[in-house]
This record gives sequence, C-alpha cells and structure tokens, in this order.
Amino acid sequence: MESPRAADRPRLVSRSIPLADSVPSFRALVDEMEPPRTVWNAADEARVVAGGAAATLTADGPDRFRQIRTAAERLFEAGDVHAGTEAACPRLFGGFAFHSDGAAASETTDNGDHTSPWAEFPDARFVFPRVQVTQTEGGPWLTVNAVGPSATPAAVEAKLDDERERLLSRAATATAAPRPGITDRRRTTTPTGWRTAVRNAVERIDAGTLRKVVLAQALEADLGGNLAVPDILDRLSEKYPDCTRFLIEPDSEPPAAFFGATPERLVSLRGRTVETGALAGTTGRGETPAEDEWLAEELLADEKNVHEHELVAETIREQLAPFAASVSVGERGIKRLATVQHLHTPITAELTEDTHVLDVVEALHPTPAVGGLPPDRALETIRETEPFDRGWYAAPVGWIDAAGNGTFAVGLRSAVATQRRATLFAGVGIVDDSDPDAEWDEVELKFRPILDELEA
Ligand SMILES: C=C(O[C@@H]1C=C(C(=O)O)C=C[C@H]1O)C(=O)O
Repeated sequence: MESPRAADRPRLVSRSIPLADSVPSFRALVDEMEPPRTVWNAADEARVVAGGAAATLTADGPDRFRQIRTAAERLFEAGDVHAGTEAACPRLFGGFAFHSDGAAASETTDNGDHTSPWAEFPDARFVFPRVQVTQTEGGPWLTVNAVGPSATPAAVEAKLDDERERLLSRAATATAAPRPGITDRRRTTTPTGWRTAVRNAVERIDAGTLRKVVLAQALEADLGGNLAVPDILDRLSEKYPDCTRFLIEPDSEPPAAFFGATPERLVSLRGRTVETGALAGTTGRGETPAEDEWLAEELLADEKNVHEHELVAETIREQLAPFAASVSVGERGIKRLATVQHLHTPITAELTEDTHVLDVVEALHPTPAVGGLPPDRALETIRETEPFDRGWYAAPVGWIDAAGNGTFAVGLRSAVATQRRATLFAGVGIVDDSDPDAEWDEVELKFRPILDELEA
C-alpha cells in the first residue's frame, strides 16, 4: 500500500535491455535522438547518447547545487527501475552556470544583437532522458524512462520495443557533414584591451590583494553552413580521446547546444572515493616527438607555470579536507593533448561519510584552475574585466545518480551555439609574472579544438 506521501511523488519508471551489437554509429545515434539531446563521453566511462526529457530540473542562484540535489533525490526516490547493468541505472545529465547570480541578461554585439548566447541556459539544468543508449564494455544498452502520472511499466516496456526497432532499423552509418566554415568572427577582447586587463590583474597581484585570476575571452563565429554537432563530437572523440566530450541541449526553439571536449575533470565520486586533479599550466605541442619532450620538460621546470599549478593543487586539497578522512596528492606530470600540453597532478580522497557528489561539486567550484585566489577577489576581478557572460563555460557539467554518485567535468574547450552561430570561450591563469602577449597566444591555442571543427 502506498502512503499518501508516496502518492504525491513523481512516479518514475525505468527499463533497460541489452541491444544487438549492430547499433547505428555514434553519429547516426545522436542524429536519431529527439531534442533535447545529451552526449556524455568520458574517457573511462560508458558512453551515453540520449534524447528527450522525461523530467527536467532547473535551479537559480547561489543555492543551485542544493536545489538540484533536493529535486534529484525526490525524483529518484522510490523509482520503479529495472536497469540490468549499473551504467543503465537512472541518471540526470546537466550542468551549472559559472557565476551564481544569473547570466548577464543582455550583451551588445556589433550588429546590435542583444541576446546572450546563454539565454536558454538557467543557472542549473538537469535532464532525465526519455531514451538513452549506453555503450558499456559489455555492449550497448537501451533505456527508456518515464515520469509522471502516465508512467506505467507497460507503457515504458512498449516504448522500449519500439525504440529498439527504430534504432536497429536505422542505417548503421550516416554520411559526415562538412565543417560549416566561418563567414565572420568577432572577439570580445582586442589585443590592447587584453594587455590592459592582464596588466591590471598583475597590479592587483603585486598589491597583494590577489594571488591568481583566470581571465577568459569569447569568440563569436558566424557559420557558413549549418552546425552538425554529431559530426563535430565524432571528430573531437577521435582527436581528443582523453578528454570528456559532452553535449547539452536546452529545450529551445531554435535549437541551441553547449558542447566541447574538456581535459579537466572536476570530480568523480563512487561511494566514498573521490577522484579529481589539478590541471593548470600550459604549453604548446612540438613538431616532432623530441620537440614535444623538450616543451614538456621546460613546462615541468617553469617557475611561473609550476607556481600557478601548485596554487590549484593546494587549494583542491584544502577544499576536500573538511569532507575527507584522507587526501592523497599524486605526482605532477604532463597531460598531452592534440593541441596543448598541461601540468597535471592526480588527487584522490576518501570521504569520512556518505556525501552527495553535488556537495563536493559545490565545495570545489570554481577551482583556481578556472577562477582564482582568493576566490571572492578573483570572481570580482573576472566580473569587472570580462565583457561577456561566461554562462556555463568553465562550470561543472556531468551526471548524478540515485545514490549520489556522479562525475563532473569543467566545461572548457567548449562553445555555445545555434545552427548558424557559435560562441567559443578560452581562458588563462594570470599570476604575478604573466606576460600579456604570451597569455594571448595561450588563449589562441585553447580556442583551437572547437575552432578547427568550425573552419572549413
Ligand atoms: C581556462 C581554461 O583552461 C584552464 C587553464 C589552464 C592554464 O591556465 O594553464 C590550463 C587548463 C585549464 O585548467 C580554458 O581552457 O579555457
């Protein structure tokens, strides 16, 4: 017998079945999903391609992490779930805005366009997909979810059969669309404006009020053809296999997308084990393996980059300490990507008690890899300096499950886009001996992953 309280709860039904191995290609799968679509493709996790929203959770303001946590717990409570495999268990996918006090509602661009590219992205938004294909080590799984008064096991099982038919009858591959090409581009920041901004930040650092700040730029690109997100993600997966490739779509008309291939994991929590890391300090790639090695050695020995990096590693250790029985900071090394090399330090922790991943996300965001130190002073500097809204750039994107486990990446090497326009973001850590021109070049390098996929 259901208690009256149980009857008020949203009713959640989730069913999963293994699929034949002959599922459509990744690109065809993403194409096949109804909006809003979700892609989560992290190097060491099952790949998720999902569509539709059986439920959507949104929140605003500084309390956005707790609001989502509460709504998620309520949604998942007493669900009727037959998952068959861990990776197919109900999960919510979404993310948060970088700043806690809402988007800068409007920005003016050259052509008098006043809408922010983030207009459709609230401070927090998570989707419980209607249909999900999860590629596990043991093969692909299909999941159908439903929430609400009409969610019955019979209806969900019928939809599961229909979806299986539909997906398996779909051509195994789809033809790749060409890159859209860029017809016009606008940068938010001129080289002169950038030099002034970096010098002002360095002055604050020299005055002792600030230790580090991450300043970013936005690049708005008008596209010559339609944006084909499935193709872009497919190519990013080939080129950046060690990064987390993601796609988040709000349920908007015209359709919008936030996507990218980020090298930075904010946190992954399983049970009481936290895996995270410090990623800060950047150099380019060489033309030859020997040059790559030389650049890596130089980065590992570079005082400015090591200082910038250590501030991040030390802060993450301190931010985890209140939750943790132990924190272990590994050895500093190099994370080599197709376009850049970063300093990286792996960090793990064992928590003292059961903790929801969003509590850890809230404690860590923003790390000084994307914000700065001290955090308040850095955020103030970012707001005073950057002439655009960060939106979800450099903020947590990821998933949570019913047990409070989850993984969040930092939404870097990313863009927010509609069919014919993309806005890219890239930032750099400024410390006391930062040189504006070298930092400008580093911003250029960090635009590359997405820019390469847009330019014809
Ligand atoms: C801010 C970005 O990257 C971050 C800043 C880095 C740096 O300053 O060296 C390196 C990796 C990221 O933590 C970005 O990609 O936009």
